[in-house]
Amino acid sequence: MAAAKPISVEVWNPSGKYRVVSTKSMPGTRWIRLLTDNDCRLEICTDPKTILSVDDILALIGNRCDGVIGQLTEDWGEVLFSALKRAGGTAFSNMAVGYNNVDVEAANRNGIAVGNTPGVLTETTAELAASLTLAAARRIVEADQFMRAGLYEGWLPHLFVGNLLKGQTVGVIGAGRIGSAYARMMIEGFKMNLIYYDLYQATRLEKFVTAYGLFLKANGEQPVTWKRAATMEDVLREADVISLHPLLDKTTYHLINPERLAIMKKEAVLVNASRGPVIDEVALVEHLKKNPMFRVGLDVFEDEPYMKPGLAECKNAVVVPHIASASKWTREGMATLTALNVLGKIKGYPVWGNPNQVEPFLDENATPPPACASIACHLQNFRDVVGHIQSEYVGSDYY
Ligand SMILES: NC(=O)C1=CN([C@@H]2O[C@H](COP(=O)(O)OP(=O)(O)OC[C@H]3O[C@@H](n4cnc5c(N)ncnc54)[C@H](O)[C@@H]3O)[C@@H](O)[C@H]2O)C=CC1
Ligand SMILES: O=C(O)C(=O)CO
Repeated sequence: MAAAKPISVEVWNPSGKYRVVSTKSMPGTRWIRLLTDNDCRLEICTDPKTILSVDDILALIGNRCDGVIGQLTEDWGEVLFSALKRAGGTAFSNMAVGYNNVDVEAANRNGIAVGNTPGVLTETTAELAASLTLAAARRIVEADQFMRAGLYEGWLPHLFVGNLLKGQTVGVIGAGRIGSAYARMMIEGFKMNLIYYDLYQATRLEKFVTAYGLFLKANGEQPVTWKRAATMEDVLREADVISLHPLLDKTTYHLINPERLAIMKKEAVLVNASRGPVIDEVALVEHLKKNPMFRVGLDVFEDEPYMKPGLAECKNAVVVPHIASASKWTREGMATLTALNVLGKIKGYPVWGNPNQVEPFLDENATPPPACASIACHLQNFRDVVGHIQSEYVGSDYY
């Protein structure tokens, strides 16, 4: 095999015993300090390419590498995991909670633990989903463009009329950490009723809505209500706003398809801050064109970084470039968790007991616990990755 082309890196602590590679520079400096203070030589790729190819990453892994911090845009499969194994590596961490870009079986075959970053991005991502909901419902982007184009001539009764959220029904598909946080924001913030669909019962979320409903009633206001739907179709039929928060796997690929779009309300708002392929984007573009009152807010796209033809021209779509987890605190925390996942595995630390409670790892003023913060897949502790890794925490009672 031809030697892989060299790729530029920035080196920290050159004499460190363990070689850790990060395929990207990440926000903050704590993650760098945690690695270098623990005898790691850290190499951060400085190649300006946005998405590294498998060959680029092979060059970074080289002949000796203990662990890699990678990105959700990279294709982590047999080629990379076997190369990492040959280089003496045991640890990989995705800088993301979702790891549909990772072939966990290949990682497992090669004895590589796979880490991810749950919890630290829950509220940040839910807040962006809420922002997209408001932007779509109240036509913020269209109105902004109208202003900037100098078209505003004065207040008019029909100008940019949108949807009121109060008293309407919010539908959540995938009521896990982020879905539940989003639901609470919409219920508490806008007094919406909830209908949700998940494989598991979101008991805590249900209790929250019940208690909030009682509070409203006691104060002479209309109480909010909740319903766990038996089918996804029930959510699509009943909800005025629908936000998608499942992981991407075979069961959620093209979960929103032409048949399901057809049963949604003509004036519904659909939000996706999960993964692009959860929606059949070609079908969505058709639906948006035929139904101008139907609006979407999208953070993710089927063929990122591209949009399907026609989407950019749809005025009833608000589109942002996969920024749902992009708050400073969250991105720095994600960097910390990925570094601690890799470091923990290199040091032989046990897996942290609860990947939904990662706060002890994020305290800047304390030494992190001697544990791998969140290991999604591990040879000796292969949790049910396909059927959902955090199966000990089912019931979606994260939030
Ligand atoms: N746009 C962005 O920047 C971000 C996107 N994400 C995406 O959001 C996803 C969810 O993250 P978390 O809430 O932390 O994960 P989570 O694991 O807490 O929640 C996922 C939920 O989806 C449910 N689910 C799985 N299959 C389903 C199905 N077929 N139908 C209905 N529900 C199903 C699960 O039971 C679980 O409750 C991630 O996997 C990731 O892909 C996460 C963070 C940021
Ligand atoms: O964490 C994830 O899954 C993302 O999409 C980026 O935050």
